[in-house]
Amino acid sequence: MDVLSRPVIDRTLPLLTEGYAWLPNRMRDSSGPVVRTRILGRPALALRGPEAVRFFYDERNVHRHRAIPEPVLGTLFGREAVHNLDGAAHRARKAVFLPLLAPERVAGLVEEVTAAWDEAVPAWSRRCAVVLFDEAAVVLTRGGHRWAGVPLADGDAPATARDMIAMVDGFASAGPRHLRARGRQEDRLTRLVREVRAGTVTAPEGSVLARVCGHRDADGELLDEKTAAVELLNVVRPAAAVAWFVAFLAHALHRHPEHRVPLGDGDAAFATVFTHEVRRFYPFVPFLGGLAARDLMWRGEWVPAGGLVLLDVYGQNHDELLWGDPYAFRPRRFLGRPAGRDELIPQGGGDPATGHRCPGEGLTVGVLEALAARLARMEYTVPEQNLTIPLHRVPTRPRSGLLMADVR
Ligand code: HEM
Repeated sequence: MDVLSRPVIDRTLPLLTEGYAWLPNRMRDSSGPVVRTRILGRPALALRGPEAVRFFYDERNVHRHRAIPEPVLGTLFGREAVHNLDGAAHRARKAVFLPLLAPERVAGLVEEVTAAWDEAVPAWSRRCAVVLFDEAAVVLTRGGHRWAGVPLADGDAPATARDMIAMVDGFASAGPRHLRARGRQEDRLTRLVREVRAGTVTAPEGSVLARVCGHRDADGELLDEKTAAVELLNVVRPAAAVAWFVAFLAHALHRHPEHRVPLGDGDAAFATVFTHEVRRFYPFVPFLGGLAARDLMWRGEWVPAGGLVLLDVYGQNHDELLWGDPYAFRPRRFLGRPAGRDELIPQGGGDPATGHRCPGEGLTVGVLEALAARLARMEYTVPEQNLTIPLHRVPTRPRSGLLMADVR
């Protein structure tokens, strides 16, 4: 019998109904931090823990090409995206991003996003109430575009933000709304790439736009217009997606108001650990997937070449062995005990320079630190609303989107 059709029961349905809890539930029933299962018609091996991270990010073990299911590739990343490449092709494409998203670029994005935030707040205070998630998406879309050098008329920011959010929101359940959003944004950015190359639009020197338009891939050729547009989108879309964490910041401040004081006082070390705890505690990426490059054995469990290998991101960020009392929100757990590279993995593990780990992690942390301080200083009330965060929905967020009233 073909190994890919061995009779292990397919678990795609429980995955869809249990969401973030699916792998942690299976891990609880297993003897070690490893589970053999079957999803999407393939055998799968799910792992977690720092050693598992190193195993997962070793290209001799796990490949990405053709690993991401079509609905996710089609709506979230784009078929031509860096996420879907391996080996030399991946390293050449990743070279576009690394200098653009490096530590010295963080301040520039923080400046643009906080400026967009400060411009937006007076309008929030003129309304009875605002949904923070929606407003943060507009702020991050404006700030992200300005920083990347991608033109965006002020009046177009709300509709563009809705498209950015729809692409991320549809990653597990792509439908026409999500596909139309991607189509619109890819068309807009494809036209922009054409205009920059034709010299009718000027890309600011050193900007993300200039670099992506001028980048040559492993074959020495310029990226075709569509691929360049997809990679531009792979910067401005995740910048908008930081809105999920902004809603979680406000949720954490509402549940634990004692953290307002150090944040509002500008305690930089506390802002960093608060941000880490928000990214650890709240659910965003459930797991990451790749394909076994050869027959693989991990902790006594086996998966054949071509089977799925899943890294249990949410489970690892809530692993009792790593964090102790993992379901308690305690930012100070990171004070004096910085998180190891392969321990805290809300944006992937390993080395972003050589593997697929998110190259935007430093930017995300920088923006969240700055916005956490602004939220802590802002005056607002949190009216009666549904603040539950359903774990079966991927990606999830507080049901109300975090309604804030009387903003000052
Ligand atoms: C909400 C905040 C963010 C989250 C949760 C997030 C999460 C992730 C994850 C899980 C990956 C894949 C890791 C892997 O496959 O091993 C990734 C990759 C990536 N992220 Fe982020 N990210 C965020 C923000 C950003 C930002 C702000 C940028 C850029 C401005 C960015 C750019 C990228 C790129 C280009 C990749 C592809 C890397 C590759 O395949 O080599 N991300 N991100």
